[in-house]
Amino acid sequence: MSTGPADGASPTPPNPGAGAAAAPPPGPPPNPGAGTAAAPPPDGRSVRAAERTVLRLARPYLGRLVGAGLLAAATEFAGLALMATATWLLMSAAGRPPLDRLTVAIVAVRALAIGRGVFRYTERLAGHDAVLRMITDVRARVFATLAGRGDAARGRTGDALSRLVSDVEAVQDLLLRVLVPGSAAVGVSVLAVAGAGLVSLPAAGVLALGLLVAGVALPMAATALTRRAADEVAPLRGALATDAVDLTHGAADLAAFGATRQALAAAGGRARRLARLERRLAATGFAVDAAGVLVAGATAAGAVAAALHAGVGGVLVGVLAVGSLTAVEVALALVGAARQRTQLRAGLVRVAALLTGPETGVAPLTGPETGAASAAPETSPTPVPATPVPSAEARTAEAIATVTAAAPHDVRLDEVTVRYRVGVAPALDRVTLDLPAGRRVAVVGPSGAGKSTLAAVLTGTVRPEGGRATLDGVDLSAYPAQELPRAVGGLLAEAYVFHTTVRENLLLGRPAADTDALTAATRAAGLLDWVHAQPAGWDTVVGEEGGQLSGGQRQRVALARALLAAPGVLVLDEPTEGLDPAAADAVLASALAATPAGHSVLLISHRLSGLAGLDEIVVLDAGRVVQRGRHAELVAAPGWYRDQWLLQEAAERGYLALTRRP
Ligand SMILES: Nc1ncnc2c1ncn2[C@@H]1O[C@H](COP(=O)(O)OP(=O)(O)OP(=O)(O)O)[C@@H](O)[C@H]1O
Repeated sequence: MSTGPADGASPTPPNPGAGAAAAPPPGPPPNPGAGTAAAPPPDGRSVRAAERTVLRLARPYLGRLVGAGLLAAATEFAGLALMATATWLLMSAAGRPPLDRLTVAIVAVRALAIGRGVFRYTERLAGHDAVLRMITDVRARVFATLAGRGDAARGRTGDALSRLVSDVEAVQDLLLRVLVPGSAAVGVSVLAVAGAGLVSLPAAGVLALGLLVAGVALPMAATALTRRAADEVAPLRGALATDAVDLTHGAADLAAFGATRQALAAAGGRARRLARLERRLAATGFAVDAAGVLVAGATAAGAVAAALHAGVGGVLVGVLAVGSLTAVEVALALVGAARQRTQLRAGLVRVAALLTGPETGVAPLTGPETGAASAAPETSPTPVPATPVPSAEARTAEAIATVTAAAPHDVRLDEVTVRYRVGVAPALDRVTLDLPAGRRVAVVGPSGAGKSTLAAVLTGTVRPEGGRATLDGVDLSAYPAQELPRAVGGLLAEAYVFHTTVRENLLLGRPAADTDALTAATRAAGLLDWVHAQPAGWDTVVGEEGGQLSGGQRQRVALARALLAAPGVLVLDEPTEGLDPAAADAVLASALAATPAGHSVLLISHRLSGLAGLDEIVVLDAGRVVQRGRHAELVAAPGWYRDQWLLQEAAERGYLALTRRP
């Protein structure tokens, strides 16, 4: 079904008018991936509730975690004591005292240096052992919850995987990078002030003040300065990832609706916003780090001044200076812990929501849940009446026509030949087709016959190597790429559904459409009752590549979008693919009825049912027109059409098995 240009071998590249001065784009793009699926930033209450939920799970491992915290404190304290003792040793040694006065300090320095390494190693061992055990529990619970909800089955594997991996890692980081080092910093700060107090109370007061600034004021400032930006960064990153998928996988659809430039501009805007936020976060981080260094220096200087003022002797003043510097550095770990906590907020809330369920008051899961209807496979005729009521059809066509600026057009293919690669048989071989305003033509034929290639010629995606394709008598290749989609377009092969809301997916077809027009097009595609049944209605997010929809629902969204776009020449490439026979007939009938009078239709279909009312049916085989005429004529004449018609009729009535009996 691929109809893009052949890999570099197409003799005539598509979109020749792309560089020409283009008309202003028809309107804003639907902003695919603009973060519509992202949860609002978590508030303080929900984060604290999430932390409590997660910490409750840590209870069985409390002993190990407290042990890890004590070992972390011992590591930091050993470092502090090592610096203080080494300073005392160096300064005392300068006075050349007898060696035995230094022996204890020398041994202490060695013991502390070795002890610090041992403490650090055992702390990491104990901390990771406890946390990894706990994380195994958390993952098992999260997995059980996700499996129970059937997210993977609903095509939400990416989201499920992210919860299972990165969000659960937020729990791990909360313990290992926030709580353990944070509690160690608090413990060491208390011990440092107590130690300084033994030397000089005023110096201890200065140190306590410095530690409060480093361990409380700076972390609070860092949190306040970065929280808003950090909350915005995560959803923006997600939206950009979605942009990348939508812009690549949905490129053909964006081009078909003339929305490429706007979609690129929207994604570029998000990328620039993310870069600005990240620069701001980095600059704030550097400023807070610099403030920390200043606080450390000022605290040491203040402690020295206070000690000298209190008459403390030279060596102890040196010990106080170095000890204060080291203690403030340890307390500055709380700044890192605060930053880390800010970044973990969203992940923690998401995990807690899974662990506790909605009744806990924890913020809801990312993205609205579509109900069972969204997961249900497309099996039965949807709410479209099997026999459409004429007045409703007329109203639908009218509602679509009221927002339709596209004028009727005459399209003609004259002996058109398309060859994707030099030396291979042509995909279209001297095909002639007349599609004046208001005419409705179906193109049928076996797989690979060239049906989608014909549509691609009409939409200007593929240029013929021979013959002429004209729109109102003007060569199609003369049309600027931005203008052609308003005249010729619709539902192309393998239409892409963007990771955004139903409304925005539809507005890609016609950005200015009002709710009446959306309703009319959606009703004609047989999706209106489903939309109304969703808690979020038009704002229901359809998931990555429409993964939260069934195949049939995806097709209906794409069809509704094409009907809403209502170009003068509507191309519908397999509009009922993925629908069961009854639903396919109903949807085709209502879609054709919803096409404004005067607009022509080129319908590509494998199904031959529902074509009786069309003005002409063209049968293609191996790129050539082998039959053409109305349904009744083709059914009466021997050939591919009649054979296929009988086969499909029999199969759909369930008689296929009988016909094969000898
Ligand atoms: N981009 C492409 N590059 C090279 N060959 C292509 C390309 N697209 C289609 N073809 C070839 O052109 C021929 C016609 O393909 P096309 O997709 O138009 O057939 P189709 O009738 O729409 O088939 P189907 O019903 O299976 O979708 C096929 O032989 C196909 O392999």
